[in-house]
Amino acid sequence: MRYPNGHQALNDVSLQVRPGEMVAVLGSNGSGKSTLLRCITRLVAPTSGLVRVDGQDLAALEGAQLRAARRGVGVVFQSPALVRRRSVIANVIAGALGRSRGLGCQFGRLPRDELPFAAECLEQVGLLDFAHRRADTLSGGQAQRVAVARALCQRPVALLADEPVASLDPDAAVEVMQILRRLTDEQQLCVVVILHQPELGLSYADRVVGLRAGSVAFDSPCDLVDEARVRALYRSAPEPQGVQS
Ligand SMILES: Nc1ncnc2c1ncn2[C@@H]1O[C@H](COP(=O)(O)OP(=O)(O)OP(=O)(O)O)[C@@H](O)[C@H]1O
Repeated sequence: MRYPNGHQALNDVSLQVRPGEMVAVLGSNGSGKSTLLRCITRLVAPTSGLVRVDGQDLAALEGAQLRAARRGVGVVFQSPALVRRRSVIANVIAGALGRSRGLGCQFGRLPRDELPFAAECLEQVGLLDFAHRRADTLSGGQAQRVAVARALCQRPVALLADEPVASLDPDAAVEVMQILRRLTDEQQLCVVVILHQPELGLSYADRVVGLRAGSVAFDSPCDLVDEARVRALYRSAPEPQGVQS
């Protein structure tokens, strides 16, 4: 991925995430983590390469075809970005809007036939009892769980999370990571989570991918991860040599 100003943010990055697998992406500020996520979700168009989701190359699609394919990828950002004055359940149903074609939906009305599924998604994150609360009455951790439910309401095959726990206290962060882990296992989702806390990645993910200056420094199952290599991601010194990932 080369940005229009000429900056090459990703170089020769290749990774594969299988259904039921959670991959944590680690790397220092500016190493390219968010760019990778933006490429996978096609928020930016990669300048070369493939982004294959469920067999379809998102990098090659445009317009309506791209919008349809993108529905397969749910995204959670650091900020839950809920509509504060709306109910929790209304925020979750918003995740289903891409599937709904009615004229009303195009003008912001929510698809009521998605209500039962939205309630199921809310149950998945343990917040069904909060369905009718206004979104702005939630704690940061609860709001982030609602953002996960909204992404699930899209019925994605893959879930991408860009620093989903960066603004949360340690307990709330663990809760969100546990939910992501359970969804990975129970719904066989492909999950990619960008983290600034290596220990959370190592505790909950199956694999850790370390990015350094836009390239993959290592891609290793968590139980084989070399902690020196993880530490080296956050130093300006070159990668340690001769260490197996
Ligand atoms: N729109 C853009 N145009 C040009 N360069 C960009 C753009 N967005 C990001 N970059 C550059 O690409 C590199 C990677 O940025 P990116 O945001 O992907 O890093 P990151 O690993 O997510 O960082 P952080 O941990 O700080 O969020 C950085 O050098 C950044 O300045």
